[in-house]
Amino acid sequence: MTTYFEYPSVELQNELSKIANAMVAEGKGLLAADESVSTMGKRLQDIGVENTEDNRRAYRQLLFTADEPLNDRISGVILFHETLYQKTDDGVPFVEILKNRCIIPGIKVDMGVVNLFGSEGETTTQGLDDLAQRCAQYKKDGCHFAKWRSVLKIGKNTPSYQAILENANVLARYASICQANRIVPIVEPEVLCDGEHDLDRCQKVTETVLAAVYKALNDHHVYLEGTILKPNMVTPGQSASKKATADEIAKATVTALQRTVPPAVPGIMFLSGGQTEEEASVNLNAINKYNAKKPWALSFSYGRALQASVLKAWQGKKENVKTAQDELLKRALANKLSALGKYEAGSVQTAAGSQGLFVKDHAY
Ligand SMILES: O=C(COP(=O)(O)O)[C@@H](O)[C@H](O)[C@H](O)COP(=O)(O)O
Repeated sequence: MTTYFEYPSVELQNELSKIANAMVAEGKGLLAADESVSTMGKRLQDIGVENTEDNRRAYRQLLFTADEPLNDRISGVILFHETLYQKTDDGVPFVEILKNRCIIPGIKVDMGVVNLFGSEGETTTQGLDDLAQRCAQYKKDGCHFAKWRSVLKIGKNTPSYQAILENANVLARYASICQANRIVPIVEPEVLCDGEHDLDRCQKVTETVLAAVYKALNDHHVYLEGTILKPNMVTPGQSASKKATADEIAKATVTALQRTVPPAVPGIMFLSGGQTEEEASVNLNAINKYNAKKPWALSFSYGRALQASVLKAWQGKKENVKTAQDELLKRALANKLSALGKYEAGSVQTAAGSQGLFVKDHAY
């Protein structure tokens, strides 16, 4: 095993860590608005809106032009390729709107999952082939961070060694390619919440997966100070007979992270993974309040848990845009407070606050 390698130049290190730290600025988190065309189609179908390019554009315009308090609650937005090149009704590129609000544009760069040969329905994530060229172009076009999601499933025999190793390695290759192109990688190994497993099993799987991810990142000489981790919270499976309290989730989550994530990582920004909007806020708050060593910022990078109420209020109608934007601002405020450990459960009421957002066997 060779131990000779080069660190990135000081200039590159500074650029990457500056971006990563801005993403986890105190009391701010990410809006994950990177739904691909088909996922967005499902969201729009739920509110009876046709999945056309212009409807997707109108919806993203609604999100990005919400009133001024958004700037203080959201540090960055994860975009989908199509959205990056879309414009407002007045012809202003979305990326300009975000930049002018000091909200950092980011981009989803993975190309979805495929089955692993011989596995029990496990997957790896594709998209490495032309990733360097795409990252170089995205950087020119205004994106400063990227997202890549790997998916791990808890079952009797899963996640397997094959899936853990493969996904850790693919995440590390992705992260190194992003950094070579001056883009901060969000490393997202999502342990799905499908299943009957208990809190303890989820904690053990999460620890094992994260340990493999950080070994692979080290093997690929990834500069940790210029990365963000986007993990699942440690929760019992959606079909578990015993539910867990927010305090139990906080303890299990922080313990798993303490055991596996180096302090060099500036921030951990959780996915919501099917939790209700309110659960995602309450659990993040409990994580931040949990009294233990926590050397990283702990914040949010929510998709469904920031958008369910917005979609419900919007219904595709122009006259509902303002109300829908207010829903986004309220949910972003709740999560801002949670990132600071100051959220009072139930103090923010939104249109779909307690609506279940879990999608069983969701095909990513
Ligand atoms: O990582 C994410 C977290 O979403 P979540 O909070 O779990 O709803 C999102 O960015 C999702 O990746 C995105 O909404 C899903 O889009 P697809 O990749 O499924 O199209």
